[in-house]
Amino acid sequence: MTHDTILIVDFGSQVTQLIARRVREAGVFSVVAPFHEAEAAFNEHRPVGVIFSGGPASTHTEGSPRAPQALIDADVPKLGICYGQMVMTTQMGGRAEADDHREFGRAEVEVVAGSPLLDGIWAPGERHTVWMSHGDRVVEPAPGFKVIARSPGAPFAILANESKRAYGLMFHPEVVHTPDGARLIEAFVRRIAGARGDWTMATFRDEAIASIRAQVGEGRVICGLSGGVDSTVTAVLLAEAIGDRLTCIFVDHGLLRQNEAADVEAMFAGRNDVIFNKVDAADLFLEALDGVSDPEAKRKTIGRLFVEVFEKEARRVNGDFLAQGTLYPDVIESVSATGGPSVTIKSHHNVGGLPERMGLKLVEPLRLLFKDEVRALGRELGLSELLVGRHPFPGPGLAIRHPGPVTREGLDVLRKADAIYIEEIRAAGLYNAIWQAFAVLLPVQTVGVMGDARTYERVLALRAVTSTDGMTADIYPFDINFLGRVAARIVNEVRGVNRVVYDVTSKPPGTIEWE
Ligand SMILES: Nc1ncnc2c1ncn2[C@@H]1O[C@H](COP(=O)(O)OP(=O)(O)OP(=O)(O)O)[C@@H](O)[C@H]1O
Ligand SMILES: O=c1[nH]c(=O)c2[nH+]cn([C@@H]3O[C@H](COP(=O)(O)O)[C@@H](O)[C@H]3O)c2[nH]1
Ligand SMILES: NC(=O)CC[C@H](N)C(=O)O
Ligand SMILES: [Mg+2]
Repeated sequence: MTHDTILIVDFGSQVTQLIARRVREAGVFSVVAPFHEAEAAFNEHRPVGVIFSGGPASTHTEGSPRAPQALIDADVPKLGICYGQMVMTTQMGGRAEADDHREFGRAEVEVVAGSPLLDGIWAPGERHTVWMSHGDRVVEPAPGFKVIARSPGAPFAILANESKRAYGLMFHPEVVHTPDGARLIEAFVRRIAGARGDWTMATFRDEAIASIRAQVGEGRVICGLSGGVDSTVTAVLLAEAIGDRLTCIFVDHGLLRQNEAADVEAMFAGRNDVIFNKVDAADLFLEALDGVSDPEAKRKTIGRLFVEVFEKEARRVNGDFLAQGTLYPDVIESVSATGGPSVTIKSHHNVGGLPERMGLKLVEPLRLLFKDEVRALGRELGLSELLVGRHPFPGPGLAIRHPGPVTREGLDVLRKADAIYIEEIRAAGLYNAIWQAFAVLLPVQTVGVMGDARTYERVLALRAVTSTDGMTADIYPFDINFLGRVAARIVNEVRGVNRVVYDVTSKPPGTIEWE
């Protein structure tokens, strides 16, 4: 099936894939290509519009990335975002520079002229909230461009050349913190570029199944199945595509939550479309993690052992592919998604944590999706709301919620405390309002008094966040009485903890997990 396509040229922004998902939300298919492969992608896909992403570089620095000149010259609608605006400006004859008026976070733009891009969204004279993240700015627009909006830090917050259907935005319309951003992107792809809205989750499902069949051929696939949303959706999709040539492997690495192994087993006992195998590998993982405290070292150890287990299972069933429920945020935080120049935040076990040499070929049908899109796909595949709504749980499990070297005793304490916390969240009817909630056992002891006796025990931190895609997150604003109740239960019922604290850090600057 051919779709009207939008090409997104990636200059290494952390949020490039958010542009892709906004385009998908507008019902339009998109392709992301790193800037150095953009010309080939342009020739292959014949897009009806091109979007240039932001990025960490500065156009005035020598050797900084440029768009292929053929794309700049092509008679196709263009939208440049932040670095993308500055690249377009520079390559079309204007100039951008570093400036003292840096803007990070919320800013206000004032619309000073009308434009087909803004019709029905923003009118001249209005002021609107946007999200900025720049240290450089356009100082001289390219010939033929006029100013549509300005902000205190960016006199050229929106530039337009209507006859060329070319637009440059200093702010980021793709993030949720620009409230009208999704509508601006929709206006660009549908109205300016004229793309048909023919992309839906149902078409994604059919195309994903077709591409799995094309990739795997007559081969056999091992699927790492955690019982989480991503791998369950992956497994069901694969089962539809290749039937009994799929074997699912659930690894009990000793870092799971209370009752998790039994629950996951029970969940799959009732399905006859997937072959389910559980591997007990707690000793293997816990011995390898003995004494390891560096977060990246933990992640890499766990990623390597997962693959060892998968390779062994693959030999058993004669498989040559490994399927994982890898999502876009796992990819972007580990390495740049498309070979572009973004930076590593942490090595997700299933991406940056993979060993360099691996005998199995990866099948990752969800690699470019965000969690809420995967949930929509799960519903499309008929999965229950209970499963689709589960909080994410990271592959490295409790190891990254236990700063310092993990110990079996520490894991037991953490399991008990976490179970109480989640039980209270469910009882209060808050589970679905929260993106993810969990406990973290700190390697810190503090003094307490219990039953008139002195205690010197561990501190437990509680975390709960709201988010839509895991890329940014806010703290969940619990009622203080709720937190007090949970803390009292944990200190009373879990031996080894005498103090409970609540983590009030958003992402950024924090991350959701502590390691
Ligand atoms: N215990 C496990 N056994 C087998 N595979 C696992 C396990 N934990 C994680 N994986 C693999 O790593 C991938 C990434 O883990 P991740 O936690 O991001 O996804 P998930 O567990 O499927 O979903 P969720 O994010 O909702 O927890 C999984 O999709 C799965 O392929
Ligand atoms: O499968 C996974 N393997 C990992 O190595 C990993 N690290 C973080 N996460 C989950 O990703 C989301 C974003 O987490 P951070 O803000 O901590 O990066 C949150 O939902 C985290 O739980 C992981 N999931
Ligand atoms: N978000 C961006 O694209 C940033 C562009 C450029 N690196 C700057 O700091 O101005
Ligand atoms: Mg998981």
